[in-house]
Amino acid sequence: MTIPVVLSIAGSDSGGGAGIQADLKTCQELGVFATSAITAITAQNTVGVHQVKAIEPEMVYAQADAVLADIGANVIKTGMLVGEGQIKVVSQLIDKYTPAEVVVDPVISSTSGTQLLTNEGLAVLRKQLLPKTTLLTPNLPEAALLLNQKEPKTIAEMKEFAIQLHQLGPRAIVLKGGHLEGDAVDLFYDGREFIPFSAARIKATHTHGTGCTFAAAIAAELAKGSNRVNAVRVAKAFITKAIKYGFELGEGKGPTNHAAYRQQLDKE
Ligand SMILES: Nc1ncnc2c1ncn2[C@@H]1O[C@H](COP(=O)(O)OP(=O)(O)O)[C@@H](O)[C@H]1O
Ligand SMILES: Cc1ncc(COP(=O)(O)O)c(N)n1
Repeated sequence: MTIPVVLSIAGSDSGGGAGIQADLKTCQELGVFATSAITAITAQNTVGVHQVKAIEPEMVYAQADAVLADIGANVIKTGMLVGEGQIKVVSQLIDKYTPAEVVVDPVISSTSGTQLLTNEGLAVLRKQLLPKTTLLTPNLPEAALLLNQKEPKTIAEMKEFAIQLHQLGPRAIVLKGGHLEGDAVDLFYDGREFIPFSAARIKATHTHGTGCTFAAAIAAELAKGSNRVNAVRVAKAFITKAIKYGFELGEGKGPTNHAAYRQQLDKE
């Protein structure tokens, strides 16, 4: 039996809702096999990040090289990358294995406010990784940091941001509007057309890992052969259900429900 494969290069979230843990669950839910290269071990829970231990760039390379040489991957997806060295090895791995799609979720800080990528890392990400990215999935604060500008407040400003992000090299962008007021509108742009993906805003506290889960769902759909627009469409439905049926776990922002989309909970 064959199965599409996503390699996730990301950090471990001991809380189980974001990072590698979110990626593995999301891929499993969507019928895709996921392998992983861990970039950092974080001690975190629903309230915050207690400690971060970065993995040496050589070890990140070794994990990815081992699975890519043997198992291969239809898609490489990156999440938390800690610094320059890690970004450089990811860039080398992309050159060596030339995956069809490279989904980059530029994790710069956690929802709880801890900065997860160094400033030097941000510069190398912009220069080395974005030109090799086929789909970039920043939230509004991340996009603002990448462009060194103030966060957009309207859809018109989001369009302007998407154009500027596209000029940094990625083939396509999904600018996530989860942090705006009103409906949760994400804007897709590939240099040709803007496609908004909108969902009614859910009054939810349990949003830990939404960004990771959304990007992983896009990666999984791309691995199955969907085009970028359809992959984003499915991912939007997946994350909306995951947020709607999020778990009341912990004292802070609980994890989303990765099984809600498959279980079709709305139809009960
Ligand atoms: N309260 C909400 N209701 C519905 N969708 C949401 C909500 N919050 C975030 N989303 C969606 O979840 C996905 C992740 O977005 P966002 O929260 O902006 O990312 P991040 O976790 O990287 O900050 C996007 O599709 C966004 O529109
Ligand atoms: C290891 C790791 N990676 C990424 C995030 C971002 O999570 P979110 O999707 O909530 O912004 C996180 N909190 N921890």
